[in-house]
Amino acid sequence: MSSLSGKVQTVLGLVDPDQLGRTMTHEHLTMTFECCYFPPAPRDEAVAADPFHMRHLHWLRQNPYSCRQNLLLQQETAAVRDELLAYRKAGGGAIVENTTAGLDRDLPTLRQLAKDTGVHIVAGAGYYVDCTHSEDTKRMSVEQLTDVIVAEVLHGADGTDVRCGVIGEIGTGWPITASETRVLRAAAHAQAQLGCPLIIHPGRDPAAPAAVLRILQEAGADIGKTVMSHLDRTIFDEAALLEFAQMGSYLEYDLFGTEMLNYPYDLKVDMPSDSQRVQTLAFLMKEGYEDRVVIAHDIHTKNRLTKFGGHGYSHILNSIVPKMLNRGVSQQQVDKILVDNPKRWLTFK
Ligand SMILES: CCC(=O)NCCS(=O)(=O)O
Repeated sequence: MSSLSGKVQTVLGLVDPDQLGRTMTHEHLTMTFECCYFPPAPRDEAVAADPFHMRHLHWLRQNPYSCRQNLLLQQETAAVRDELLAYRKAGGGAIVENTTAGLDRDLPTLRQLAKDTGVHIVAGAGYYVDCTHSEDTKRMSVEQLTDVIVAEVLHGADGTDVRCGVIGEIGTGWPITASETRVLRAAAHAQAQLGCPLIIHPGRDPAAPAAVLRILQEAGADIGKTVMSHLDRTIFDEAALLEFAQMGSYLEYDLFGTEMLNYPYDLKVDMPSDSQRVQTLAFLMKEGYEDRVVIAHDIHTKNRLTKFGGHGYSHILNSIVPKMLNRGVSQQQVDKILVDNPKRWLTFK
């Protein structure tokens, strides 16, 4: 048994799991999403170059990835600090900050935000998707990658002494690349050594989440201690969702607040509305998955902060929970989704 066993590791150190309270399991507080810039249509270039005006709010919500300034969340730490204070007032206790290597992870800022706001922040170890892997990362063996991830949890990451408390979000695309496969195997080996939580960003294909879990399973991961993110833009068919759910990971709906007509990374996808997300949660409750569901907003662009007319980190607590209760999800199930499931997942074995 390690010294981490039975504890949750935040950027300020180990805490008792009961201290977390309501927890968003997938957020970003400081990062850049430049890797996923999507050029605007020629007619929109002028708006994209100067987007932060009331008259452009609708365009920005519909085209968040087509504006370079909007992808630089790391420029908004003061606004994020205010939002975390509001999150605490709204009843929030903890946030899992999933920024991994490739997204400009900034652990000293996370530590300062935790000190300033009293929100428990759990940082992520490991690597994002292939296009962000450095040449060095692509050359590393599974064993070398495992050593890096383990060190990020046990000793600190990016040359700091800030320790990560979760592996991920580990990024994968579709199809899964060779480099992503090595990182997945390393994440599985590190998880097996440490008994720690793991979280996955799957590629944009309904087959992607199961394909990732199969790679992890073969490499010895604990699927019951693994969160599959972004299911809201990945699996749409109810039967397919139930088949995936049987594999045993946590099921994460983490794009609450995102409503867009055309999802630029895959135009075949109809991004659900928040009402449809709540319907899916109610469906999973009815099917008996109340111990397996976790939720969040995955804020990763500026426009989703309240400073820019967005919904902020308190949207689920303020608006989605009442809607869940109104749609047949019980208070006990809400508490499982927001408190018990995150706590169980985040506690080291
Ligand atoms: C870094 C944040 C992230 O990966 N968010 C998911 C965006 S999407 O793949 O659902 O479009």
